[in-house]
Amino acid sequence: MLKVDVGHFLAGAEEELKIYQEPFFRFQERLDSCAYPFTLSLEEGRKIPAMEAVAERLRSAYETFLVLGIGGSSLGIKALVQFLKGPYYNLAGSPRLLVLDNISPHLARQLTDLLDWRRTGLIYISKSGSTPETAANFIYFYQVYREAGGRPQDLVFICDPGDNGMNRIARELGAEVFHLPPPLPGRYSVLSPVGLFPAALLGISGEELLEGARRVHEVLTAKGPETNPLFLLGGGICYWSARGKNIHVLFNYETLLSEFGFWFMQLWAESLGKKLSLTGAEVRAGTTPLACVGTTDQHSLLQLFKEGPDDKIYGFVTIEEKPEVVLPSLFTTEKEYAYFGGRTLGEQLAVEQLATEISLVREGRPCYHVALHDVSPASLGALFYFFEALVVFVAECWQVNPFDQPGVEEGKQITYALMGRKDYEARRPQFEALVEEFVRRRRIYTV
Ligand SMILES: O=P(O)(O)OC[C@H]1O[C@](O)(CO)[C@@H](O)[C@@H]1O
Repeated sequence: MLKVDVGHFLAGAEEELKIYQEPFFRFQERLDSCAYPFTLSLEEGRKIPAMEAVAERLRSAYETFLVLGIGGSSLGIKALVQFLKGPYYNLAGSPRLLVLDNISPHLARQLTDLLDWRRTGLIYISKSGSTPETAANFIYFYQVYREAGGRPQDLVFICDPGDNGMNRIARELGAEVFHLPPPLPGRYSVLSPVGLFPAALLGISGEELLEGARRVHEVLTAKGPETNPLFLLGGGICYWSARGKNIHVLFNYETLLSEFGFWFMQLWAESLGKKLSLTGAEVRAGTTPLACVGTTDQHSLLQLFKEGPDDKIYGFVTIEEKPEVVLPSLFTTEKEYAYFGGRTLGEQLAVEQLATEISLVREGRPCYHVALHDVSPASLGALFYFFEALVVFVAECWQVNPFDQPGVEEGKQITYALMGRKDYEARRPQFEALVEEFVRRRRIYTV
């Protein structure tokens, strides 16, 4: 399903990985007993028939669906749709699926004007049910939807089953609701209704997505460290991070994977970037993820990768099976064009990826390579699950909690207070003073 090459990543460091065996055995035991929350995804298949029934009903009523979510409630969906349907799907695909994952007055206005709201459905996704960006987008677009005659019972809400405003509103409106398992953190939720419902809308098999994940799960729990790709890659990542490689570049060699790169960045950053260890010691753990796309970013970032600071590791993600797109023999008297005749775009992509990897390896840069077999739900499910497991194993090695995100809380609280949320009223003066002080210390020069 996935082939993981670590030959040029470990480059003789295998012996040094022994110190990661103990966390690996701990990880494997927990994985095997499904003690980690991300393994809950493997059970989400039982919700698929209900999701498919709702998807079928809504498909006949709406030509476009607007998904509102952010972070873990949008990135996986974008990765999934782009990988399996392509970035141009909405030009001719039916139904169309749009994702709005930011506060943007410009886009809100444009979408209001552009879409035929009598034929646009709304999908509201938020694990916590309280994220302010998505809540604001929902109330704005709900009003637009309602004014165009949209039926409340056609709205789809996807959230935690707990006691939150989203569930209460869903009940009040009679909307369709799908729940995530409570312990499943948002950034690990793509293989739950968060990703599986939009997949169902587009006719993508949720079962196949999960099948890919299950196969990876089986291999990761069965293989010993000497041949386990997760141990070798995760251990290698820890080895290099201890030697100052603080940036984790993921070079996806296919535009179909560019959104996957953004999904990976959130997963890596929020899960591993931690001030405190599990015992409360200050560790400032983490490496900075940077997703890029080959060949595009060979013409943007590669210069830095090859000749700039030696502070990075490089992961290449490729797809083995490609459609055969043969280049015709044209302009054969021109040397810059003649050599293309009869070659394929797939060949060129593979050669350029190889050339880039070799050139980095020759510079002494640690490179690993993950090859997917094909563009299929099973391959994508495998890829999602493999990277989720990788992050959790690295967290075991670093002894940090990969399932929380305390660092984003302060900004949220300031936002709630300044936007006038009732239960933050008491803290408002404190935050207003903070803002005042911040503004006072600004030094602005006009050009
Ligand atoms: O799905 P929710 O609860 O709206 O959260 C969106 C995102 O906000 C965060 O909680 C903080 O950035 C992420 O972990 C999460 O994916």
